[in-house]
Amino acid sequence: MSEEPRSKHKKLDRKVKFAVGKAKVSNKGFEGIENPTKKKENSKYERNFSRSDAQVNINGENKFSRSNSRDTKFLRLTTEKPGFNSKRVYGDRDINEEGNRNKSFTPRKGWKNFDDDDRKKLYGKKNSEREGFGQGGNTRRDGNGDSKFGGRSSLNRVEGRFRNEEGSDNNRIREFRSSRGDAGSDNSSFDGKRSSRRVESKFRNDDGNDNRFRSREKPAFKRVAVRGELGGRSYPNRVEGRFRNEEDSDGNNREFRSSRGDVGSENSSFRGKRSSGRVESRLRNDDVNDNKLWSREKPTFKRVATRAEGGKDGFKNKKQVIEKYGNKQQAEAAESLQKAEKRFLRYKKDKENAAEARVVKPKKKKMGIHSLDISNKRTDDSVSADGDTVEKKVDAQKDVELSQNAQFRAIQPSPSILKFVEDNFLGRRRLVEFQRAGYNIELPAPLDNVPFSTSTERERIEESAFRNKLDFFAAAKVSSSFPPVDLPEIAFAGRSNVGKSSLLNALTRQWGVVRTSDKPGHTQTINFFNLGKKLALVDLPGYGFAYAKEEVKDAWEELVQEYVSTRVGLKRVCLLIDTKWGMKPRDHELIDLMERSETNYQIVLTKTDVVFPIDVARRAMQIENTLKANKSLVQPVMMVSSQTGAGIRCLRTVLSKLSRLPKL
Ligand SMILES: Nc1nc2c(ncn2[C@@H]2O[C@H](COP(=O)(O)OP(=O)(O)OP(=O)(O)O)[C@@H](O)[C@H]2O)c(=O)[nH]1
Ligand SMILES: [Mg+2]
Repeated sequence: MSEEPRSKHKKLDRKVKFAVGKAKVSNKGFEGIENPTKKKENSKYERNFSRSDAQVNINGENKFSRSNSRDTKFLRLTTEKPGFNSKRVYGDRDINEEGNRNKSFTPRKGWKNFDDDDRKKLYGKKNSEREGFGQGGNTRRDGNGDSKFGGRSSLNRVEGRFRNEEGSDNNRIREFRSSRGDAGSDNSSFDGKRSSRRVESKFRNDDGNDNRFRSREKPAFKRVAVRGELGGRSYPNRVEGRFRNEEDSDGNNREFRSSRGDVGSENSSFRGKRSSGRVESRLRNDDVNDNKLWSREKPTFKRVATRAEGGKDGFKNKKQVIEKYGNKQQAEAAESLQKAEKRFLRYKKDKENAAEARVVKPKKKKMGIHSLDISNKRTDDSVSADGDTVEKKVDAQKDVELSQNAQFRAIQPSPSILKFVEDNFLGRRRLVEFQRAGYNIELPAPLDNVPFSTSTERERIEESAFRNKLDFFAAAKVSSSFPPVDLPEIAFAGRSNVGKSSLLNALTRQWGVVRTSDKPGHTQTINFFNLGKKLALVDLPGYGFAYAKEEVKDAWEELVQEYVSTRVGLKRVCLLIDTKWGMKPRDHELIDLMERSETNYQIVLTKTDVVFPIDVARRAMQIENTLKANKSLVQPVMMVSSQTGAGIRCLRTVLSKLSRLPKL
């Protein structure tokens, strides 16, 4: 490494690199340039990027030339050869003796300046003398025609020109550089191209003399085709398409390179190709002179057959598939059939295996005793220790459940209970039974009526207390907000969703006064209702399972317990039990509390309509047996259904005895 500072070296390098001439370097370092030459004026770089200068050199190095002279554009066109890599320069248009342009478009090797004399030959005038011209290259050029393409924009450029020549409307020259998403011409040609490198499209249509259309995009304006134009695929290299109309016929002489999936022309030619390298297809159809169709593929092009074409089946081309299957649909159908057959075989095999597995019992783990193990364990060789214990646990649980059910079924209800159940049509019954018994099944809770009543309406409630209007007068969340004791109170307690609120409505036949819900935990406060001046009915929040937080549920339970154990005016607590489920530990807790506080309570079985009549009787018998030693329990166990109205009248009769006696 040298001792020179690094920065100095850098400076030196730059100087030597960019100075034109011979660098003078001595031991001291850089000392200047010998015979410095002047920078060439009008260098190649400058010339090629000159916007005003349309000159292009012979070697076709004018790739980036952006001349603003529209005349030169028409006459000299740089484009790519079909081979894509080399450049080709088209020469001037031939001018015939009459001063008109020839139809043909001859590429020339040489280059000729198109000067004012040529213009005069072509148009009869110099540019400066012509109307609408010579006002600067980048001005809007839409002043002349009917269609306007909106001049230029910097990035995506749309340029259109209509030029009337020789007084004829049809003879016009167009240059259209289309931006993304627009269609190139009126001829319904899909001219969109898409390429990661470069997009180029040309349209040339010589009708007679000079109806031409060319579209060209330079690298600066990468045109990306919309999906609708080219099937929305991108290709790593490039897609190129050309329409070229020569001769007199429309839509002939076409060259079209399309990407996969698009339709080439009105001639319904479809030559989509797919390749990782490049996509190329051409259709050329000259009606008059030469009707040629050719396609060319580069060696890199490797076409992969699609599934439907039989690529997976090993067919080399579509022809082979069609030979075998007739057509594409048949090929697809055959493939799917094959798949279905395979699936079916697999399914059959699985089924057989499953059947075998069922027959052959799983091998049981054998446990041996270690020779040094002195513990006095008994091991069962046939059953694993873990599995054994689990199985035994499950069995034990089942035994308990079974025994509970068996015990329940073994209950023999007393004749009085059975008679009560039968007389009140308790339990699940068919409507026809109610009809036969003389009840009007069109009424809600039909059993809460007098049988064989001649009135179309319901008979009035026998107990006067329950004929009063049910009025809500207080709700308490805490014990301090309990209303003063004024009337004898009957409270309805029980688990959530057991049917407390429904029973209040059913007893008073005032459906809708107390709100009910099928969602457990609906009633959340102690609600006080009075029935005239005779009785107060209290709806308590349920305990046990409810859609509420644990702490909230605990608070309700505490409130209920406080009310039940401390309320002075409380004459009776109707403890509601779901007939289907029977008594639960929480119910026993409350019973114990009421026993301790000497609160009178009566068991009321609810929802009797969901179980068989015999089970209603069994449940009543079971509860009577369980609680027969309890002192505060009021007999008998009541059985009701708010839905059918069964047992409601009896309950009314029982409860009405608690109402305040009329003052003498
Ligand atoms: N089949 C049938 N369903 C009933 C009966 N009584 C009440 N239900 C239904 O049981 C559900 C609960 O009724 P509620 O009266 O709201 O029960 P609750 O005890 O007040 O419930 P909480 O207020 O949450 O404690 C409702 O969907 C009622 O329709 C009955 O006798 N038979
Ligand atoms: Mg309720």
